[in-house]
Amino acid sequence: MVTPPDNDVLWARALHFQHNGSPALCGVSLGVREGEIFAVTGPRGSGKTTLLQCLAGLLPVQRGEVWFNSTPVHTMGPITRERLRRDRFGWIDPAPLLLPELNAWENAALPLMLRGTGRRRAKTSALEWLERLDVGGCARKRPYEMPQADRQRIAVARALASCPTVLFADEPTASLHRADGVQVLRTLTAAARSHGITVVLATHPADAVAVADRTMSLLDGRQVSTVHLPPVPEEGRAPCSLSV
Ligand SMILES: Nc1ncnc2c1ncn2[C@@H]1O[C@H](COP(=O)(O)OP(=O)(O)OP(=O)(O)O)[C@@H](O)[C@H]1O
Repeated sequence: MVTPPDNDVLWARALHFQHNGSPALCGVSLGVREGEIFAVTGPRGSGKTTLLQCLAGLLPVQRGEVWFNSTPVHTMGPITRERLRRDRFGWIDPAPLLLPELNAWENAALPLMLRGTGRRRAKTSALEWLERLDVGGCARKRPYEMPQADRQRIAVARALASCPTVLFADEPTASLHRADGVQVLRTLTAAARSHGITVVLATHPADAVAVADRTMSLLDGRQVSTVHLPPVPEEGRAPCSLSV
């Protein structure tokens, strides 16, 4: 077995995945470096979600390898993968999946509490992240009382509050209007950069150009090219009015 390079926080080799016999990934390989924002683009059905789910341990790898920090994920059982996801990974869905029984800060604090952080500390951290994402005023509101854009900001705060090593964001702006989407994406990536969080982001090519360090494109489950973007000057990257 070949071991991954030391500076790759995530590394996958020859990944194959089929949903009920229909191929979704056909031999995808990649390496994501620590602190990098790595974008995966491709048309609908190209395999972006399946790739992120395999990398995050949500789907068991059927063929190929996934390594996280030199630890093989592809050989882990479901309980070990679940622990890895809880302790080291964050996840953002295309639409905000919040627990309707909990208010905004409780939703944002949940991953921290699942990791064993005390309620008071988890609440403080959650409230800080809600402020950074401009939804501090919604802290005591239930999801149904908030517009979609604010709910998605809560979901982003929830993913960032536990400072994951890797944040997987699956088309996090898909359910938002363009202006809201741009703001949420910029805030997310600026916060990840300032906290050294590695991001694997499924998104549109235009957003990838705006925020990512590298982009990989998929078509019908196959890697079609890897685009190395030129360095973006600091003042040109992800302008963000928030103190993230
Ligand atoms: N649960 C499932 N059962 C059966 N087929 C699935 C399932 N999930 C995905 N697929 C199929 O696998 C392929 C890859 O889907 P995937 O959702 O990974 O692509 P995607 O690029 O994320 O698409 P989208 O942008 O629409 O979310 C598609 O052909 C899709 O129809």
